[in-house]
Amino acid sequence: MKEKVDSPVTVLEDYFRSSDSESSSSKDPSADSESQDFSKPASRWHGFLKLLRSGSKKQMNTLHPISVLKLSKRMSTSMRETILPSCLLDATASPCRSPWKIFTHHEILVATNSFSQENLIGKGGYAEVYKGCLTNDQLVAIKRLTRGTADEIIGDFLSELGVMAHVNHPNTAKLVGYGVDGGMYLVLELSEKGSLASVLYGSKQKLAWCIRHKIALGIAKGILYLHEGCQRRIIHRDIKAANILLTEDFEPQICDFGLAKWLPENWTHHTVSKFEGTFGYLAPEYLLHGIVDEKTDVFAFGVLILELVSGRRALDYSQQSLVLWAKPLLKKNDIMELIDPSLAGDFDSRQMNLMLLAASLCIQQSSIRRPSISQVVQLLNGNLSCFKGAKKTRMPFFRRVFQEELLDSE
Ligand SMILES: Nc1ncnc2c1ncn2[C@@H]1O[C@H](COP(=O)(O)OP(=O)(O)OP(=O)(O)O)[C@@H](O)[C@H]1O
Repeated sequence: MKEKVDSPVTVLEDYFRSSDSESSSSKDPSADSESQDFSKPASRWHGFLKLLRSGSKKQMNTLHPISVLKLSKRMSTSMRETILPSCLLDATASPCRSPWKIFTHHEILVATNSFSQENLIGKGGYAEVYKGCLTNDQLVAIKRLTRGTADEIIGDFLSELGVMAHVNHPNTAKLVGYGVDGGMYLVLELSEKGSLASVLYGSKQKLAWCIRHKIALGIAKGILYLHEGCQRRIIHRDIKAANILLTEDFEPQICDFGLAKWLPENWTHHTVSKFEGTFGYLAPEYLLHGIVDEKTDVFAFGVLILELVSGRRALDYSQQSLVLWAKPLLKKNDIMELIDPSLAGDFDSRQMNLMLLAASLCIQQSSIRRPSISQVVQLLNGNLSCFKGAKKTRMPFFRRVFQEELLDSE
């Protein structure tokens, strides 16, 4: 077990601890004239912010590879590879432009109409999200980090930026740019439909079954990419309906990487001492012992499937847990009781069986018994070959679906 995680924040902390003396002895007079606490030299992120900000001071549209090179030269190879997104590292090799725009405070204010209340589209525990319109008419979502001291906000910002700049998949949210003046801002492509939570619970128009199935499969593919497909092993740690954005054609995109952790290849898991996440989605081993690994996300994904099937919240207004409500029904094979009545029986029963099978495997108490997300993707696609062992289970629902599926495939 390891206590210290290989994350953008800890890596940067180490880096700036060693370079703090240097930055405070050569005090930048312009830093004090910047807005509020974010630019104070005392901040342990001062050097890094100076570097990020220098791009905008030189009126560059994007983070210039030379700035990245200046930073990366002072890092060890492992630090450099951990903190810097691969595209920036590539940018240091060839002088191409990085794809993110650096926004000035003025540009952020203009885009959001000075953070007007009518542009407020989301509020979480860490941030407020505003709709914005850029000068080229592109619609964006501007996430303004708000929780904690200036130092904590900058740490959270760098951590999320580090992960967002690293991921690139149709089922993950898209970063347009960022701003570090007058606050910490992440600028994302706007999802006009909003989050899955708002569509599932806040809209009168009910989601058709085929869309629910498409959303489940898309989220599973997005998690598969984070766990196995991108350069580093990323555990999202906060998979939930409010953190799934929907594109115009209901393609789901995983967002909010504020709690995401990077796990080195050779670690079985990571242990956290600070409890973060969302009740209703938390795996038992995380809740009890702070253990984080891929199965943390698999459990939360199981809860999401139950939400899509039942139309019920992970934790309802009386704090009743969806998992605790659904488990006995799955055990009794009482499937009709689980299904959202608003579907009025209009669903593909094979897909329904597969979704419920996936949910019941993902929400198992024991993390070892939960499938990997790649197995879940196979299952949702109707391929049960990797689950042969599970047919011996005592759960009648499992047995019935396995028998039906095996007969089908034979
Ligand atoms: N790109 C986007 N397009 C549209 N809406 C968005 C976008 N990004 C975020 N939102 C909305 O803002 C809400 C809050 O965003 P986000 O989850 O990133 O904030 P947070 O403070 O980190 O949340 P949490 O408390 O869950 O950690 C989302 O649930 C969603 O409704």
